[in-house]
Amino acid sequence: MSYQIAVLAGDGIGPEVMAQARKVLAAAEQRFELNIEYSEYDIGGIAIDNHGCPLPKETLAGCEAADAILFGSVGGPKWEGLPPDSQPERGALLPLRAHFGLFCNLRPAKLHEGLEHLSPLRADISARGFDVVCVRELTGGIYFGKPKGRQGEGEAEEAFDTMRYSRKEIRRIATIAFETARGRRGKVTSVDKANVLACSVLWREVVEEVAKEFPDVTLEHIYIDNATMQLLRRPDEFDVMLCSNLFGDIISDEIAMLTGSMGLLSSASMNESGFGLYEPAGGSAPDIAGKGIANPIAQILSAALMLRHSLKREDAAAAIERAVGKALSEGFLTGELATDAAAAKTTAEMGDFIARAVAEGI
Ligand SMILES: NC(=O)C1=CN([C@@H]2O[C@H](COP(=O)(O)OP(=O)(O)OC[C@H]3O[C@@H](n4cnc5c(N)ncnc54)[C@H](O)[C@@H]3O)[C@@H](O)[C@H]2O)C=CC1
Ligand SMILES: CC(C)CC(=O)C(=O)O
Ligand SMILES: [Mg+2]
Repeated sequence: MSYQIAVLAGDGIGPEVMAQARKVLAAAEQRFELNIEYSEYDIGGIAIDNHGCPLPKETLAGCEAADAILFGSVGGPKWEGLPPDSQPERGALLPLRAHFGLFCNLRPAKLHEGLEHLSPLRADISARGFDVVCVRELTGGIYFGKPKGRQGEGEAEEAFDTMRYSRKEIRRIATIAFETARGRRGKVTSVDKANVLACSVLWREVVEEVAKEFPDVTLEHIYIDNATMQLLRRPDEFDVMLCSNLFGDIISDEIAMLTGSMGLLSSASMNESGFGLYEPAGGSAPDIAGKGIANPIAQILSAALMLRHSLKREDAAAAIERAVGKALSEGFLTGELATDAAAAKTTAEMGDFIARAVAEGI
Protein backbone atom coordinates (compact mmCIF):
# COMPACT_ATOMS: atom_id res chain seq x y z
CA MET A 1 0.00 0.00 0.00
CA SER A 2 1.41 3.42 -0.85
CA TYR A 3 0.37 6.75 0.66
CA GLN A 4 0.39 10.26 -0.80
CA ILE A 5 1.24 13.04 1.62
CA ALA A 6 0.91 16.75 0.82
CA VAL A 7 3.72 18.61 2.60
CA LEU A 8 3.04 22.28 3.38
CA ALA A 9 6.08 23.56 5.30
CA GLY A 10 5.04 27.24 5.19
CA ASP A 11 6.89 30.07 6.87
CA GLY A 12 9.37 30.88 9.64
CA ILE A 13 10.56 27.75 11.40
CA GLY A 14 8.12 25.64 9.32
CA PRO A 15 10.67 24.47 6.72
CA GLU A 16 13.37 23.90 9.38
CA VAL A 17 11.25 21.62 11.55
CA MET A 18 9.58 19.96 8.56
CA ALA A 19 13.00 18.82 7.29
CA GLN A 20 13.49 16.96 10.60
CA ALA A 21 10.06 15.34 10.44
CA ARG A 22 10.91 14.11 6.95
CA LYS A 23 14.17 12.57 8.22
CA VAL A 24 12.29 10.76 10.97
CA LEU A 25 9.58 9.60 8.57
CA ALA A 26 12.29 8.28 6.22
CA ALA A 27 13.71 6.21 9.08
CA ALA A 28 10.22 4.93 9.96
CA GLU A 29 9.50 4.09 6.32
CA GLN A 30 12.62 1.98 6.10
CA ARG A 31 12.11 0.18 9.38
CA PHE A 32 8.40 -0.49 8.94
CA GLU A 33 8.44 -0.97 5.16
CA LEU A 34 6.09 1.94 4.48
CA ASN A 35 5.71 3.35 1.03
CA ILE A 36 5.07 7.10 1.31
CA GLU A 37 5.22 9.62 -1.50
CA TYR A 38 5.51 13.30 -0.69
CA SER A 39 4.45 16.32 -2.75
CA GLU A 40 5.51 19.75 -1.52
CA TYR A 41 3.37 22.88 -1.97
CA ASP A 42 3.65 26.52 -1.01
CA ILE A 43 1.26 27.90 1.59
CA GLY A 44 0.98 31.11 3.60
CA GLY A 45 3.56 33.86 3.27
CA ILE A 46 5.84 31.93 0.93
CA ALA A 47 2.83 31.35 -1.36
CA ILE A 48 2.03 35.08 -1.32
CA ASP A 49 5.63 35.75 -2.35
CA ASN A 50 5.74 33.07 -5.05
CA HIS A 51 2.14 33.01 -6.36
CA GLY A 52 0.48 36.23 -5.13
CA CYS A 53 -2.02 34.47 -2.83
CA PRO A 54 -1.72 32.52 0.46
CA LEU A 55 -3.60 29.39 -0.70
CA PRO A 56 -2.84 28.75 -4.39
CA LYS A 57 -5.10 26.47 -6.45
CA GLU A 58 -2.25 23.95 -6.96
CA THR A 59 -1.80 23.68 -3.20
CA LEU A 60 -5.47 22.99 -2.62
CA ALA A 61 -5.57 20.49 -5.49
CA GLY A 62 -2.46 18.73 -4.11
CA CYS A 63 -4.11 18.47 -0.68
CA GLU A 64 -7.32 17.11 -2.21
CA ALA A 65 -5.36 14.39 -4.00
CA ALA A 66 -3.45 13.38 -0.85
CA ASP A 67 -4.20 10.84 1.90
CA ALA A 68 -3.14 13.40 4.53
CA ILE A 69 -1.57 16.84 4.92
CA LEU A 70 1.60 17.45 6.90
CA PHE A 71 1.64 21.14 7.76
CA GLY A 72 4.37 23.35 9.24
CA SER A 73 3.23 26.85 10.17
CA VAL A 74 2.32 30.09 8.45
CA GLY A 75 2.61 33.81 9.07
CA GLY A 76 5.14 36.36 10.17
CA PRO A 77 5.79 40.09 10.34
CA LYS A 78 6.47 40.36 6.59
CA TRP A 79 2.79 39.74 5.76
CA GLU A 80 1.09 41.43 8.74
CA GLY A 81 0.22 44.65 6.86
CA LEU A 82 -1.84 42.88 4.19
CA PRO A 83 -5.66 42.99 4.24
CA PRO A 84 -6.81 40.37 6.80
CA ASP A 85 -8.21 37.84 4.32
CA SER A 86 -5.00 38.00 2.26
CA GLN A 87 -2.80 37.20 5.24
CA PRO A 88 -1.34 33.71 5.74
CA GLU A 89 -3.50 32.78 8.75
CA ARG A 90 -6.92 34.03 7.60
CA GLY A 91 -6.21 33.55 3.91
CA ALA A 92 -4.70 30.04 4.02
CA LEU A 93 -4.80 28.13 7.30
CA LEU A 94 -8.40 28.87 8.30
CA PRO A 95 -9.76 28.33 4.75
CA LEU A 96 -7.87 25.03 4.57
CA ARG A 97 -9.43 23.90 7.87
CA ALA A 98 -12.88 24.98 6.60
CA HIS A 99 -12.45 23.46 3.12
CA PHE A 100 -11.73 20.00 4.50
CA GLY A 101 -14.17 20.34 7.41
CA LEU A 102 -11.40 19.66 9.96
CA PHE A 103 -13.62 20.21 12.98
CA CYS A 104 -11.80 17.87 15.35
CA ASN A 105 -8.46 19.08 16.68
CA LEU A 106 -6.58 16.83 19.11
CA ARG A 107 -3.65 18.33 21.03
CA PRO A 108 -2.03 15.82 23.38
CA ALA A 109 0.28 17.24 26.06
CA LYS A 110 2.16 15.25 28.64
CA LEU A 111 5.02 16.07 30.94
CA HIS A 112 7.82 13.89 29.60
CA GLU A 113 10.10 11.93 31.85
CA GLY A 114 13.26 13.98 32.33
CA LEU A 115 11.55 17.35 31.78
CA GLU A 116 9.77 17.66 35.14
CA HIS A 117 12.29 20.22 36.41
CA LEU A 118 12.00 22.27 33.19
CA SER A 119 8.25 22.80 33.48
CA PRO A 120 7.30 26.28 34.76
CA LEU A 121 5.02 24.52 37.26
CA ARG A 122 5.89 24.57 40.95
CA ALA A 123 8.26 21.66 41.67
CA ASP A 124 5.81 19.75 43.90
CA ILE A 125 3.12 20.02 41.21
CA SER A 126 5.34 19.02 38.28
CA ALA A 127 6.56 16.05 40.34
CA ARG A 128 3.00 14.68 40.13
CA GLY A 129 3.22 14.84 36.31
CA PHE A 130 0.29 15.27 33.96
CA ASP A 131 -1.11 13.93 30.71
CA VAL A 132 -3.89 15.94 29.03
CA VAL A 133 -5.58 15.96 25.63
CA CYS A 134 -7.17 19.17 24.47
CA VAL A 135 -10.08 18.30 22.16
CA ARG A 136 -10.70 21.57 20.34
CA GLU A 137 -13.57 22.42 17.98
CA LEU A 138 -11.74 23.84 14.96
CA THR A 139 -14.17 25.02 12.28
CA GLY A 140 -16.79 26.98 14.21
CA GLY A 141 -17.13 29.60 16.91
CA ILE A 142 -15.82 33.13 16.81
CA TYR A 143 -13.03 32.37 14.30
CA PHE A 144 -15.57 31.58 11.59
CA GLY A 145 -18.85 33.26 12.68
CA LYS A 146 -20.42 35.81 10.33
CA PRO A 147 -20.78 38.75 10.28
CA LYS A 148 -17.29 39.92 11.09
CA GLY A 149 -15.67 43.15 10.10
CA ARG A 150 -15.01 46.82 10.66
CA GLN A 151 -17.41 49.75 10.58
CA GLY A 152 -17.01 53.49 10.13
CA GLU A 153 -16.03 56.07 7.58
CA GLY A 154 -12.34 55.81 6.58
CA GLU A 155 -10.63 54.72 9.77
CA ALA A 156 -12.91 52.13 11.42
CA GLU A 157 -14.73 53.28 14.55
CA GLU A 158 -15.51 49.75 15.63
CA ALA A 159 -14.90 46.14 14.71
CA PHE A 160 -16.92 43.02 15.43
CA ASP A 161 -16.73 39.22 15.36
CA THR A 162 -19.59 36.81 15.80
CA MET A 163 -19.49 33.75 18.04
CA ARG A 164 -21.89 31.13 16.76
CA TYR A 165 -22.32 27.41 17.47
CA SER A 166 -24.97 24.94 16.37
CA ARG A 167 -26.11 21.91 18.37
CA LYS A 168 -24.68 19.68 15.64
CA GLU A 169 -21.23 21.28 15.85
CA ILE A 170 -21.13 20.94 19.63
CA ARG A 171 -22.51 17.39 19.61
CA ARG A 172 -19.92 16.00 17.19
CA ILE A 173 -16.88 17.45 19.00
CA ALA A 174 -18.29 16.52 22.42
CA THR A 175 -18.78 12.94 21.21
CA ILE A 176 -15.10 12.79 20.20
CA ALA A 177 -14.09 14.10 23.62
CA PHE A 178 -16.10 11.40 25.42
CA GLU A 179 -14.79 8.66 23.12
CA THR A 180 -11.24 9.92 23.72
CA ALA A 181 -11.78 9.89 27.48
CA ARG A 182 -13.02 6.28 27.29
CA GLY A 183 -9.63 5.20 25.99
CA ARG A 184 -7.86 7.17 28.73
CA ARG A 185 -8.70 7.98 32.36
CA GLY A 186 -12.41 8.46 31.76
CA LYS A 187 -12.85 12.15 32.54
CA VAL A 188 -14.00 15.07 30.38
CA THR A 189 -13.61 18.66 31.54
CA SER A 190 -15.71 20.93 29.33
CA VAL A 191 -14.35 24.47 29.19
CA ASP A 192 -16.79 27.34 28.62
CA LYS A 193 -17.96 30.76 29.80
CA ALA A 194 -21.58 29.84 30.45
CA ASN A 195 -21.95 32.61 33.04
CA VAL A 196 -21.67 35.15 30.19
CA LEU A 197 -21.92 33.70 26.67
CA ALA A 198 -25.08 32.36 24.96
CA CYS A 199 -22.87 29.97 22.94
CA SER A 200 -21.48 28.55 26.16
CA VAL A 201 -24.95 27.99 27.62
CA LEU A 202 -25.85 25.95 24.53
CA TRP A 203 -22.45 24.24 24.71
CA ARG A 204 -23.18 23.07 28.29
CA GLU A 205 -26.69 21.86 27.40
CA VAL A 206 -25.44 19.76 24.48
CA VAL A 207 -22.41 18.42 26.35
CA GLU A 208 -24.77 17.29 29.16
CA GLU A 209 -26.93 15.48 26.59
CA VAL A 210 -23.92 13.71 25.05
CA ALA A 211 -22.66 12.76 28.52
CA LYS A 212 -25.81 10.62 29.02
CA GLU A 213 -24.54 8.33 26.22
CA PHE A 214 -21.27 7.83 28.14
CA PRO A 215 -22.28 6.92 31.71
CA ASP A 216 -18.82 5.46 32.31
CA VAL A 217 -17.14 8.86 31.72
CA THR A 218 -17.11 11.58 34.38
CA LEU A 219 -18.03 15.08 33.20
CA GLU A 220 -17.12 18.36 34.85
CA HIS A 221 -17.69 21.91 33.59
CA ILE A 222 -15.25 24.73 34.17
CA TYR A 223 -15.13 28.38 33.14
CA ILE A 224 -12.23 29.31 30.87
CA ASP A 225 -10.74 31.80 33.32
CA ASN A 226 -10.75 29.26 36.14
CA ALA A 227 -9.43 26.56 33.77
CA THR A 228 -6.29 28.52 32.94
CA MET A 229 -5.65 28.89 36.68
CA GLN A 230 -6.50 25.29 37.69
CA LEU A 231 -4.09 24.01 35.02
CA LEU A 232 -1.28 25.66 36.97
CA ARG A 233 -2.59 24.37 40.32
CA ARG A 234 -3.71 20.79 39.61
CA PRO A 235 -2.86 19.80 36.01
CA ASP A 236 -2.76 16.11 36.99
CA GLU A 237 -6.53 16.18 37.63
CA PHE A 238 -7.34 16.94 33.98
CA ASP A 239 -7.68 14.17 31.41
CA VAL A 240 -9.62 15.36 28.32
CA MET A 241 -10.29 19.09 28.02
CA LEU A 242 -13.19 19.78 25.64
CA CYS A 243 -12.95 23.28 24.21
CA SER A 244 -14.53 25.58 21.65
CA ASN A 245 -12.27 27.01 18.96
CA LEU A 246 -11.16 30.13 20.84
CA PHE A 247 -10.80 28.54 24.28
CA GLY A 248 -8.90 25.56 22.83
CA ASP A 249 -6.48 27.92 21.13
CA ILE A 250 -5.71 29.53 24.49
CA ILE A 251 -5.63 26.32 26.54
CA SER A 252 -3.36 24.55 24.05
CA ASP A 253 -0.57 27.12 24.33
CA GLU A 254 -0.81 26.86 28.11
CA ILE A 255 -0.60 23.06 28.22
CA ALA A 256 2.30 23.18 25.74
CA MET A 257 4.28 25.47 28.00
CA LEU A 258 3.45 23.41 31.08
CA THR A 259 5.31 20.55 29.39
CA GLY A 260 8.32 22.86 29.01
CA SER A 261 8.06 24.33 25.51
CA MET A 262 5.73 25.39 22.72
CA GLY A 263 7.97 23.26 20.53
CA LEU A 264 6.67 20.01 22.06
CA LEU A 265 2.94 20.19 21.28
CA SER A 266 1.71 18.28 18.23
CA SER A 267 -1.78 18.28 16.77
CA ALA A 268 -4.14 16.32 14.55
CA SER A 269 -7.06 18.04 12.79
CA MET A 270 -9.61 15.65 11.29
CA ASN A 271 -12.92 15.69 9.48
CA GLU A 272 -15.92 13.36 9.66
CA SER A 273 -14.38 10.97 7.10
CA GLY A 274 -11.11 10.74 9.01
CA PHE A 275 -9.07 12.87 6.58
CA GLY A 276 -6.43 14.76 8.53
CA LEU A 277 -4.02 17.67 8.64
CA TYR A 278 -1.14 17.34 11.09
CA GLU A 279 0.71 20.37 12.42
CA PRO A 280 2.57 21.69 15.47
CA ALA A 281 0.28 23.65 17.79
CA GLY A 282 2.67 26.63 17.75
CA GLY A 283 3.28 29.14 15.01
CA SER A 284 6.09 30.21 12.73
CA ALA A 285 8.19 31.59 15.64
CA PRO A 286 9.73 34.52 13.75
CA ASP A 287 11.91 35.33 16.78
CA ILE A 288 13.98 32.17 16.26
CA ALA A 289 13.40 31.41 12.55
CA GLY A 290 16.51 30.90 10.42
CA LYS A 291 18.76 30.23 13.41
CA GLY A 292 18.59 26.43 13.34
CA ILE A 293 17.54 26.30 17.01
CA ALA A 294 13.79 25.58 16.85
CA ASN A 295 12.59 22.43 18.57
CA PRO A 296 11.38 20.03 15.83
CA ILE A 297 9.63 17.65 18.25
CA ALA A 298 6.13 19.13 17.79
CA GLN A 299 6.46 18.60 14.03
CA ILE A 300 7.92 15.11 14.47
CA LEU A 301 5.14 14.10 16.89
CA SER A 302 2.59 15.53 14.43
CA ALA A 303 4.03 13.17 11.81
CA ALA A 304 3.55 10.34 14.33
CA LEU A 305 -0.11 11.38 14.74
CA MET A 306 -0.43 11.27 10.94
CA LEU A 307 0.92 7.71 10.93
CA ARG A 308 -1.53 6.72 13.67
CA HIS A 309 -4.74 8.43 12.52
CA SER A 310 -4.47 8.65 8.71
CA LEU A 311 -2.11 5.83 7.75
CA LYS A 312 -3.25 3.51 10.57
CA ARG A 313 0.38 2.57 11.35
CA GLU A 314 0.36 2.44 15.13
CA ASP A 315 3.68 0.55 15.09
CA ALA A 316 5.54 3.37 13.31
CA ALA A 317 3.75 6.11 15.31
CA ALA A 318 4.64 4.47 18.62
CA ALA A 319 8.27 3.98 17.53
CA ILE A 320 8.60 7.70 16.82
CA GLU A 321 7.05 8.59 20.17
CA ARG A 322 9.46 6.23 21.95
CA ALA A 323 12.39 7.82 20.10
CA VAL A 324 11.26 11.31 21.18
CA GLY A 325 10.94 10.03 24.76
CA LYS A 326 14.49 8.69 24.57
CA ALA A 327 15.91 12.06 23.45
CA LEU A 328 14.13 13.94 26.23
CA SER A 329 14.84 11.46 29.01
CA GLU A 330 18.54 11.42 28.06
CA GLY A 331 18.68 15.21 28.28
CA PHE A 332 19.18 15.65 24.53
CA LEU A 333 17.53 19.09 24.35
CA THR A 334 17.20 22.08 22.04
CA GLY A 335 18.10 25.55 23.30
CA GLU A 336 14.76 26.64 24.77
CA LEU A 337 14.83 23.60 27.08
CA ALA A 338 18.55 23.13 27.77
CA THR A 339 19.70 24.54 31.10
CA ASP A 340 23.31 24.48 29.88
CA ALA A 341 23.33 26.65 26.73
CA ALA A 342 26.66 25.17 25.61
CA ALA A 343 25.08 21.69 25.53
CA ALA A 344 21.99 22.78 23.56
CA LYS A 345 21.30 20.78 20.41
CA THR A 346 20.37 22.28 17.07
CA THR A 347 17.16 21.57 15.19
CA ALA A 348 19.06 19.27 12.81
CA GLU A 349 20.89 17.43 15.62
CA MET A 350 17.55 16.68 17.28
CA GLY A 351 16.13 15.38 13.99
CA ASP A 352 19.22 13.18 13.47
CA PHE A 353 19.02 11.76 17.01
CA ILE A 354 15.33 10.86 16.75
CA ALA A 355 15.70 9.44 13.23
CA ARG A 356 18.60 7.25 14.40
CA ALA A 357 16.63 6.05 17.42
CA VAL A 358 13.71 5.10 15.15
CA ALA A 359 16.07 3.29 12.75
CA GLU A 360 17.79 1.41 15.57
CA GLY A 361 14.45 0.25 16.92
CA ILE A 362 14.46 1.36 20.52
N1 LIG B 1 -0.66 26.99 12.82
C1 LIG B 1 -0.02 28.10 12.46
O1 LIG B 1 0.47 28.20 11.35
C2 LIG B 1 0.09 29.19 13.43
C3 LIG B 1 0.60 30.38 13.02
N2 LIG B 1 0.80 31.40 13.90
C4 LIG B 1 1.46 32.59 13.37
O2 LIG B 1 2.86 32.50 13.70
C5 LIG B 1 3.39 33.82 13.85
C6 LIG B 1 4.07 33.94 15.19
O3 LIG B 1 3.10 33.82 16.23
P1 LIG B 1 3.43 33.87 17.78
O4 LIG B 1 2.27 34.44 18.45
O5 LIG B 1 4.79 34.46 18.00
O6 LIG B 1 3.43 32.33 18.24
P2 LIG B 1 4.52 31.19 18.02
O7 LIG B 1 3.90 29.93 18.49
O8 LIG B 1 5.07 31.23 16.66
O9 LIG B 1 5.70 31.58 19.03
C7 LIG B 1 5.46 31.81 20.42
C8 LIG B 1 6.77 31.56 21.20
O10 LIG B 1 7.01 30.15 21.21
C9 LIG B 1 8.28 29.87 20.68
N3 LIG B 1 8.22 28.64 19.88
C10 LIG B 1 7.23 28.29 19.03
N4 LIG B 1 7.54 27.14 18.43
C11 LIG B 1 8.75 26.77 18.89
C12 LIG B 1 9.61 25.68 18.61
N5 LIG B 1 9.28 24.74 17.74
N6 LIG B 1 10.80 25.62 19.27
C13 LIG B 1 11.12 26.56 20.17
N7 LIG B 1 10.36 27.63 20.48
C14 LIG B 1 9.18 27.71 19.82
C15 LIG B 1 8.64 31.06 19.82
O11 LIG B 1 10.04 31.20 19.67
C16 LIG B 1 7.98 32.20 20.56
O12 LIG B 1 8.84 32.70 21.56
C17 LIG B 1 2.20 34.76 13.70
O13 LIG B 1 2.18 35.22 12.38
C18 LIG B 1 1.00 33.88 13.99
O14 LIG B 1 -0.20 34.33 13.42
C19 LIG B 1 0.53 31.25 15.23
C20 LIG B 1 0.02 30.07 15.70
C21 LIG B 1 -0.28 28.97 14.83
C1 LIG C 1 -4.27 31.15 12.99
C2 LIG C 1 -4.50 30.58 14.37
C3 LIG C 1 -5.94 30.33 14.64
C4 LIG C 1 -3.72 29.33 14.52
C5 LIG C 1 -3.53 28.97 15.94
O1 LIG C 1 -3.14 29.75 16.77
C6 LIG C 1 -3.77 27.60 16.33
O2 LIG C 1 -4.34 26.80 15.58
O3 LIG C 1 -3.42 27.26 17.48
MG1 LIG D 1 -2.79 28.85 18.68
